[in-house]
Amino acid sequence: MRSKSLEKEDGISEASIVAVHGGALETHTVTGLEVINEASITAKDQKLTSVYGKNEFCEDNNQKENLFGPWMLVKRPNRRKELVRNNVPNSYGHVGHNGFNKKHVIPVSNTRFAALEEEVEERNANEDTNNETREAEEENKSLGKVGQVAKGRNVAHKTERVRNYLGGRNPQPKGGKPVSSQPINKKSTSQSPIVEKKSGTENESALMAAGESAVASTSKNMGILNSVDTKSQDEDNRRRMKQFQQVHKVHGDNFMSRVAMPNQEAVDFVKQQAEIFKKNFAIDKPPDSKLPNAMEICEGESTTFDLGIKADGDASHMQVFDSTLSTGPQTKPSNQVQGCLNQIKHKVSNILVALSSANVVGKSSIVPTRILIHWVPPPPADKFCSNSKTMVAAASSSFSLQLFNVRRPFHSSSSSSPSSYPTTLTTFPKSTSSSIRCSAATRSYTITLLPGDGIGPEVISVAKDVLLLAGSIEGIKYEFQEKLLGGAALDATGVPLPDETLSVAKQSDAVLLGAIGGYKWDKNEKHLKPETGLLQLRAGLKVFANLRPATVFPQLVDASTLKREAAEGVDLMVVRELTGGIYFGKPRGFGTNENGEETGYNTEVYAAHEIDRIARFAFEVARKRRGKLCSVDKANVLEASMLWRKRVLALAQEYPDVELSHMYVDNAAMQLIRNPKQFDTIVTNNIFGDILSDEASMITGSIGMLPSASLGASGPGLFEPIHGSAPDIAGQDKANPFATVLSAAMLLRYGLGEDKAAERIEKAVLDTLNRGFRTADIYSSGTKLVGCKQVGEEILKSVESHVPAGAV
Ligand SMILES: NC(=O)c1ccc[n+]([C@@H]2O[C@H](COP(=O)([O-])OP(=O)(O)OC[C@H]3O[C@@H](n4cnc5c(N)ncnc54)[C@H](O)[C@@H]3O)[C@@H](O)[C@H]2O)c1
Ligand SMILES: CC(C)[C@H](C(=O)O)[C@@H](O)C(=O)O
Repeated sequence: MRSKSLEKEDGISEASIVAVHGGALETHTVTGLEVINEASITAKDQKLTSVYGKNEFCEDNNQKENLFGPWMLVKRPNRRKELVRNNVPNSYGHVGHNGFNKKHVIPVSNTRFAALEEEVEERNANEDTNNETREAEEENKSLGKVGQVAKGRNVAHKTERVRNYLGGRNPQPKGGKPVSSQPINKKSTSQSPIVEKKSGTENESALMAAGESAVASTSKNMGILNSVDTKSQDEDNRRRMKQFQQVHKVHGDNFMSRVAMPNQEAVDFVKQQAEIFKKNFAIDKPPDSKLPNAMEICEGESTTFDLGIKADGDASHMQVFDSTLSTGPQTKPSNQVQGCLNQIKHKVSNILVALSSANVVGKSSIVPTRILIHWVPPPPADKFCSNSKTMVAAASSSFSLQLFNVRRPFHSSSSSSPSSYPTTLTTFPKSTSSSIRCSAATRSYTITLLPGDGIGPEVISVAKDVLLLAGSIEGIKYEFQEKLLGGAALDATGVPLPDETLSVAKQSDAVLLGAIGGYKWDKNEKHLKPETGLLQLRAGLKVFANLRPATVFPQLVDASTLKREAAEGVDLMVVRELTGGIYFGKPRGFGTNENGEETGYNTEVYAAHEIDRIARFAFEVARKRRGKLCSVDKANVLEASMLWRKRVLALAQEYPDVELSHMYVDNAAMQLIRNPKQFDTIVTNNIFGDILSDEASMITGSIGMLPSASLGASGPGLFEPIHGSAPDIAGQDKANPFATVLSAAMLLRYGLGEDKAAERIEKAVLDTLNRGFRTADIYSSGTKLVGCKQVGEEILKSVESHVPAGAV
């Protein structure tokens, strides 16, 4: 619960701060750890021992202030002993504010439990002693004998041990300020030697003292992890403290004094964000349709976003405008951070939809909302436990999120300037606050993103968000590298495939491409066409096998141009040869014939090994599908096709379990429309595959539904929708992003072997379709017509909502 004093502290006097805990947001746990709720933890039969001292656990939830420290040992009958992590620190850097609402549970062995219990006992004893020391100090002070220990114990020694235990920080008595680690006979004006050394002004000193307090608090929270190697932990804490103070000093924001320990990743991220913000947004810029919001970035490990929320009085038209979360050219938060931000964004959307349906948001209003994100650094995993599950848990970090309703941008140059936002919302009906946890990624991949031209960037933006979210849930970390290809590259560099793009793509784990091409470059010479860049990329990556699945989703049967009975149940795979044939054959070019007439010519040529490798690939694919392979050629006319058929036939000996058939391409084109269900796997050359897959796409409802994966013998795969840059609809938010999102799923499945994340995305696509969301190309009556962005939003919601298996 936030109080008025916070309003003052935040310097946002006009804000009505309404964040409390509970409410519409829920803790989102992506660590895969069990989250237990309050009811289960407060059951009478439990024995709970606070790590941080006696009497700090309280079964009565109303006495939350008695709770302290995020880690507790929990012993319950018939269950493994557990180490329970309480929720993240609140915005004051304190812990336990959330009570026992949300916890993460780490099972611990009996031995570990016993060891921890011992540590707890020791800590309690130390804390007792420490309290006694303070009492003695107080007593002595009042007697005018500062520094003398009244009770004659080896207090200094014990205090030092506790101090070490808390990672070099001073023990912090519950609800009080940290006790100085200075010799108690030395008079001090400050609680912290570091503050004393660094502080310049009184104000700064106060800020740093507060910072010290926050850090001490955080150290204490992590104290259980610090006991193993106090020396290195001390150093680590000194480094962090210094970092904290630097950030703190630079910005002098007392807001910062209340946040937890900074983390380099978070610091870098917010600094980057601040730069982008400064560059792209005038702080006082009045809201307009494109940039309705201002945002504030606190440089440090706490980040604040001001979102402009435009509501049309109808939940379905609610939009969250957030410049922060969009992917500007320089916006490169770490992928983990980005993944969390995406989650936050969607949580926020949910709240707003809830508010809207509660009729709180008036018609056509823009409600600026402040989002405060605390990034809580992970505890040092190596100090913790060695089994991998626990490591993941220990390495998990947290975001806490709080929503504030504000009346004006936070950093307007004049704090007394009138609000530039029309605000219809003064109080939220329900409190809204939450924390979002993201697991520290366990697997990390480098992905080259090539948005390209036309609708390419629109669909890639959606797919990237989906990848991030599914990845963050499944413990996958990405490093995205966005590069130029096609027309965009031509404009910027004069070539359609810059060397840098190819070299970065080659070095990455997978490449995700939007689309290239457009009217602007149509008349360019061959080597300066966007399409040439794409072909060079495919050749450069040696991705000879192009998988193009055409599946009619039950939800889209009515969007198919074929009759229901023809379209329903179609599920075929085109395996297209991608780096040979007429696309690359030589000779090629323009010339003049014997009559002096202009000619253009190409060569359809395949070497035996090129046919063999794609045929093998296709046999393997067919084997994993329904065991039927149809080889499509033009062997009645073309020599290249004659060789094709011969080689495929020869290879069939190796695959007796696969039923092989051959079909001329003209017939295949017709059969695809007549009875597509006869096909399981089709293997064909480059040009026939291009044409047939476009044709097959219409059976599924739209070319906007077909993904593809291009794979080579080694190296990264290339994943792209089969559609082009659709210049006719580019920039209008009309593009269907499903094909690209499904390409991202193929990237995970075939490129990275991340089946779980892939499945999550595939199910999310189906779920989104089930919920009726359609772009114009697949719209049919009774469904909801939305744009590219909203489809993306809906897919994200589905990704997040853990669509259960078999639900779609
Ligand atoms: N892989 C690629 O990058 C690729 C593939 C095909 C075409 N192209 C290039 O794209 C440009 C346009 O080619 P085109 O018009 O022949 O083919 P196209 O696939 O771009 O468009 C064909 C039609 O389908 C629609 N369409 C395509 N994708 C859509 C989507 N995701 N959502 C909704 N509708 C969609 C378009 O609006 C258009 O009406 C050309 O320069 C071409 O060379 C690139
Ligand atoms: C744009 C063009 C080079 C490309 C192709 O012909 O392969 C496209 O049609 C595709 O299917 O990806």
